[in-house]
Amino acid sequence: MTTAMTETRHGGTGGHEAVAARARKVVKAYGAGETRVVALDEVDVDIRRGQFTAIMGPSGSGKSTLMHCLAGLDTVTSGQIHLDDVEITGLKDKKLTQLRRDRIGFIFQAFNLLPTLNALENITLPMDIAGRKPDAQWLNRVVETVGLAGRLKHRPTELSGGQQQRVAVARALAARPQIIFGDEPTGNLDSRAGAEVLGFLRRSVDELGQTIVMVTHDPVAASYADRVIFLADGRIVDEMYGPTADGVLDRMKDFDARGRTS
Ligand SMILES: Nc1ncnc2c1ncn2[C@@H]1O[C@H](COP(=O)(O)OP(=O)(O)OP(=O)(O)O)[C@@H](O)[C@H]1O
Repeated sequence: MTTAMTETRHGGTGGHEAVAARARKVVKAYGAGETRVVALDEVDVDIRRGQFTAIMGPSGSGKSTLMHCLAGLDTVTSGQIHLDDVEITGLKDKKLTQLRRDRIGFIFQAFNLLPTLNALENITLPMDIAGRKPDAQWLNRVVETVGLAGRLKHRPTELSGGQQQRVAVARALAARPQIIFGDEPTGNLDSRAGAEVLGFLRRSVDELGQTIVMVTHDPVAASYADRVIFLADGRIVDEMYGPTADGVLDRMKDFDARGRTS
């Protein structure tokens, strides 16, 4: 089966069409006067459709702020953010909420599942709330992709941490969002469960054509991505395609060493 997402992914040859999210000269400052902190300092970035992008950098470098601004969870001080063809900077709250609901999936460190609902009910909850009917064929595919077929009637307490996060991944994928943002999605998992979840995120990019942006501290997690963006002091200072865990670790060590000598 060819999905709309995979068509776009393979059909795009660059330019506007292939970009799922775009930031231009984005500045985010908190506070004022002496206590002003510039969390993002004129950031330009294009997030390619059908790619898995990891955002890395030292603590306080602006990773979460960048993700929150790209996802319309936080406002920018100046600059523009586009999601697909829509400029979200300047959208009113109601429109922004609607756009987030319709176009964006989120996976957080805490799985945020409702304990009284079973796995399937948790997966379809956002669509139920939005009054949208899940596409049964797509839902089956998502459930298969994240390896939850035998667990759909289980409540979260009857699932391991890794399985719970797979439910959260399926919940994000089920509505076929244009882009999924993950903030340390494997931060609460042991390395084996983390590897499983990262493997499913990778598969959802390769097999379902999903676009994913993930903030992480972990070079192993970043190695599942197609591209790693490195932030330092609110600026993008480097990027790496086809990353390996060792390559990412070396790059992080470089930044640490430079940070200490500057
Ligand atoms: N609500 C806020 N009010 C004031 N300053 C903030 C706020 N949120 C973030 N900051 C500051 O902005 C900078 C970037 O923070 P951010 O959380 O984006 O960094 P990060 O790279 O995600 O860090 P970590 O890896 O520790 O989560 C930091 O200096 C932080 O202290």
